[in-house]
Amino acid sequence: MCAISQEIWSDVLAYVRNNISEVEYHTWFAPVKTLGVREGSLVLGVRNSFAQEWFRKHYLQLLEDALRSLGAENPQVSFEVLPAVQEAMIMPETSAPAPAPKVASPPRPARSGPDPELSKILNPKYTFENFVVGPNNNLAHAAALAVAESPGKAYNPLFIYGDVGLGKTHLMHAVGHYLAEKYPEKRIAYVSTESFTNELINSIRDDKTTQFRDRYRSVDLLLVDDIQFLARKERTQEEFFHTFNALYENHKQIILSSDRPPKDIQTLEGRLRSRFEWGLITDIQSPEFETRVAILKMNAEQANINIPQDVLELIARQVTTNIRELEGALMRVVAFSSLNNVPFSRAVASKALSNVFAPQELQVEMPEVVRAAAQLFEVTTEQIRGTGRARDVVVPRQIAMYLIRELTPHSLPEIGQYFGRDHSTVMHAINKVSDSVKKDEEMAAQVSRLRRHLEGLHETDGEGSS
Ligand SMILES: Nc1ncnc2c1ncn2[C@@H]1O[C@H](COP(=O)(O)OP(=O)(O)OP(=O)(O)O)[C@@H](O)[C@H]1O
Repeated sequence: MCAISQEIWSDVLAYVRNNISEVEYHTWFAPVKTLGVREGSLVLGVRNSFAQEWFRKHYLQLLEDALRSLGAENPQVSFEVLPAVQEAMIMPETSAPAPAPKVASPPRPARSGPDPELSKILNPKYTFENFVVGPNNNLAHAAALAVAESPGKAYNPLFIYGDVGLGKTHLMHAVGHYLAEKYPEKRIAYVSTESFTNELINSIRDDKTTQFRDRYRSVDLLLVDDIQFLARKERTQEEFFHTFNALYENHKQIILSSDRPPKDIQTLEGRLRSRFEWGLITDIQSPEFETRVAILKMNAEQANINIPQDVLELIARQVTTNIRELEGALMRVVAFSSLNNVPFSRAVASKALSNVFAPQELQVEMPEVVRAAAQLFEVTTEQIRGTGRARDVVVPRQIAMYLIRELTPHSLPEIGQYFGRDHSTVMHAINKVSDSVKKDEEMAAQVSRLRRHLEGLHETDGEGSS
């Protein structure tokens, strides 16, 4: 089963589930298997001809609505009866209670506890190999790696904070996977603060606080997500304080994530706050354009989907601040192209995203970029757009082309036309700058300064949709 069909099917199932009863869902939809998208039609495998008829009569409209919500303009669904053997094989897997995880919103593991099964609750996708390192997250990544290599010794606790959907959970799980692989005997617990609180409440109710304490105080690595939710929960704070101390004193590693630094978590007891500050506090910022493109590229490659670079760039320009949404946008484009049976292109991507994301509001124009580059490099705009080949005008010209490509929707031929050159010259300039910013710090700083300046000019418009 190809990854795209699986993704589409997951989204369709989520839609269906929201629109029918749980009983209906489990009776009819849980055993269905997606057989792929053929010529724009989603093909579903059902158990027998009775089910086939039932689906046609009762659920066709719902399924078409689901596909429409994913961008299909002329949604089509067909049903095929699965061969009996195949059915027997797929039943156990497809009758699982929840639909497959969505890229746009990966599920949190529901439970945790330091038993040998713990490593299984870590999302298998959240590894160091799958984490794209950029200027926005390199410190957090380096710290996580250091902790993974020397748990309990490098930084304890490691406190990672940042806005939603920027990879905090991913990094935590990556440490868990690394450790689980290197030291299979180590005990690892991942828990959200909400689950920790609920488990504590239940343990008090059931008179099982000793077991609760044993569970959390006997692990080698404790990963706690969304620790900001400890605010105003005095009893949980008290319990967590003791858990923390027990682990810390035994040199066990603790990693905490939060949407803000400890000093900004209101009503957090001073003694806990100070403990959170004992180790290393590191943040993750929103990814820059190039990091966003790299993340999209990795996701597309992993799903075995070949998407042109300029389409990835368009998506990266559209979603700027949340990687979960960035991944959701990519899947939307993939679903749209597959369901409408059209190849990937910038136009298709724009269309696929137009219902969900406001059009890119950062309306930088080509002359603005040229003006800004001219000002920074102390040359004239005419020189930048002219034919001179001296280095002091060639570099600003190439940087201007590069930033126009990044910040505006113009195509290579359009940019070429503006500079009186053909698109391959523009492509060469862009590749050159792209290479240079990786090797030459001064160049990287100049490009980044110009970008910030241009984005700043439009800040009141908002920087995109997310
Ligand atoms: N640097 C990265 N490289 C590749 N994928 C990333 C990166 N950062 C985040 N992601 C992906 O983005 C999605 C959201 O990440 P994650 O759930 O870790 O965010 P979070 O910061 O924990 O968000 P929240 O605050 O909502 O819990 C995941 O699918 C994750 O794999």
